[in-house]
Amino acid sequence: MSVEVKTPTRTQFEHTEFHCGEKQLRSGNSPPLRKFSFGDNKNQNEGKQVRKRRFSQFRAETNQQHQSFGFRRKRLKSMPSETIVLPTKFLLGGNINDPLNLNSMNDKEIDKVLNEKTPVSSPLPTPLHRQKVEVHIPTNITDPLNLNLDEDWNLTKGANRNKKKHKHKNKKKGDSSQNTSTSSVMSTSLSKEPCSEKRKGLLEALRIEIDDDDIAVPNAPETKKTSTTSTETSESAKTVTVNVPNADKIVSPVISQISPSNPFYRRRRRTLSMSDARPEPSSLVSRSILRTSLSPPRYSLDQDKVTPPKKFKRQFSQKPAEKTASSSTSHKQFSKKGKFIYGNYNRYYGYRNPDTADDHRLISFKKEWFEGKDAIDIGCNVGHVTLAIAKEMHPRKVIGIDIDSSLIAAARKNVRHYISKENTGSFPISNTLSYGPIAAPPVNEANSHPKFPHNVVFVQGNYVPEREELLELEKEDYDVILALSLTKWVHLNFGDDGLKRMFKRIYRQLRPGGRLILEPQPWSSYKKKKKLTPEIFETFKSISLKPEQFSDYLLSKEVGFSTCEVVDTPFNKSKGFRRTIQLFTKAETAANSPKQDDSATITETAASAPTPISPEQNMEASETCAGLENTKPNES
Ligand SMILES: C[S@@+](CC[C@H](N)C(=O)[O-])C[C@H]1O[C@@H](n2cnc3c(N)ncnc32)[C@H](O)[C@@H]1O
Repeated sequence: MSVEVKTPTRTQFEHTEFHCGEKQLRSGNSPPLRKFSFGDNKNQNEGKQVRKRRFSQFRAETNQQHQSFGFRRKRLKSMPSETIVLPTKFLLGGNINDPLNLNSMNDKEIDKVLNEKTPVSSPLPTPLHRQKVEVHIPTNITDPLNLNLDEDWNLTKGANRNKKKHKHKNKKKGDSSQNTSTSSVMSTSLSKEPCSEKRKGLLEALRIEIDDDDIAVPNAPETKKTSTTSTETSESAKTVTVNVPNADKIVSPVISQISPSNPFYRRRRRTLSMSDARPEPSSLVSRSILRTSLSPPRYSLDQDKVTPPKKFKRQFSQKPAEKTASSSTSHKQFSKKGKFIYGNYNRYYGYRNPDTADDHRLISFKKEWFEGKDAIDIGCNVGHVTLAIAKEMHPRKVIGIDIDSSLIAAARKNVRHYISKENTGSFPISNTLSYGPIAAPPVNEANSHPKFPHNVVFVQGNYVPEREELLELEKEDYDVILALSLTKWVHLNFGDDGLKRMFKRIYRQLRPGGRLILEPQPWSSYKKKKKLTPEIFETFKSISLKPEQFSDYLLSKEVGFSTCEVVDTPFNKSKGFRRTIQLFTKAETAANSPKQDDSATITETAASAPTPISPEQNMEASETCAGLENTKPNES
């Protein structure tokens, strides 16, 4: 093999020609060549090793000035310079001049002949669906990523808005310009608008996103046609047709892209366009973050220390229609939505007793009130107090009842945790960690004195009877009834009547000598919750039986308790939770029918109550019970 090279200007080659045996590649105006063979070194560095230089055919053909040929390849010592075997067989109809048969693409006929038979080694035939290749031409060839779109959009949308109606009126059949709405026509010519206009333009573009007119695009075939970009060339100006919503997808990723065909979302978008009109992208982002932060916290079981955020209250008060009187199903739904209109906070103990599992109210309770007795804890929430009583006070049975089913579910889980704790000796802790707490066994009715945790059960229900007549059905089932931080919620939701029915039910469910442990919230704390919902506000306004009157009412003929005493005002870190606990006692000989004679009952009470008090003391106690407004309330 020999190589002909024009004598280079000193160290550079101007032109090179390869003699590849069969064909000589040479540019038309090549200068005279000087021929020499490998082994000759006319270039430079005489006496040094012979070097082979290689140039691409392309470069040789374009007669390019190769100035950077400083690199050199090492000669392969073992390679003989004279024998290079060239390929003779080519696939796909190629030959030595056109190994890949690219020329066949120029001529259909040749292509047909050459590719009549698919060679075994050829790639699989192109699948039918892939044979048509859609070429998307960028809207603006000088700005394919639409970075300068503010200027364009501003122009386009500004013009479109004014022209739109006019265009529709003049719509003619067969007019090609009508294949696209005016809003989708955009001039490619970049305007030289002042910088302040840029922002305006971007805002305008964003407005398109939430505008109904633009969403109502799906006039199927025509829109489809515009969805792939097409170019229309006219004599005077070049216009590019763009489907607007598609373009918006790129512009404002913050706004979710919702199917325009769904009327619900169309409505939603309309709302957006009214309220969030022309937001800046940055404000959109922050707003979306805000929305995320407003979403309710995840449900937690027990020891969470987070106060329910106040912003929820505002959310809740937006949907008063959901509240219905006393159907437990509807209550269930209400609380499910995370609304705390019943004081059904799922993190109640987290903020009532932060940093501690101790509830100081328990210290005020006497073991003898519960030991071997049947008790019910109304509004038990997730069951902390109920479980503590069940464990520490050794009742025969204690029932926790709450209107909120999710709280009851949590309370039940808490029982299991107690069981797990109890059984850590017999079961490895890893069992609980891996599989959760073991299931709570049912309360064994046959066993008259089951031990904790078999003595506690949780049920979901609204304790407030729907009607007065239902009270007749009540039986004396309990020795102790707890109503802790409950009265306000019953009062605000069911009014004076509901609260009175609850008091009467409590009395009727107590056995003679039975006790009501009451922790009412003072009136001032009602005021903080009065606007939780419009219904609550209405009920609040109608309340005439104030908390300081509860004891009088409970001791009155209408209910029938014989005694009332202030037990304690347990300490709490938060002053608002320092509430007075009262103890009401049902006379030993009392029947469920209302009292007939006050004085007789007082005497009976004085004789038979576990902590006997004289009629005078009883009156004192009543007065003390009544003077509750002095305590400073808070929270729930
Ligand atoms: C503020 S929390 C008090 C929790 C618990 N008694 C304590 O003091 O630790 C009030 C509880 O009463 C429940 N509740 C409100 N109205 C109720 C009703 N009508 N029947 C049963 N539970 C009710 C709520 O779901 C909530 O768990």
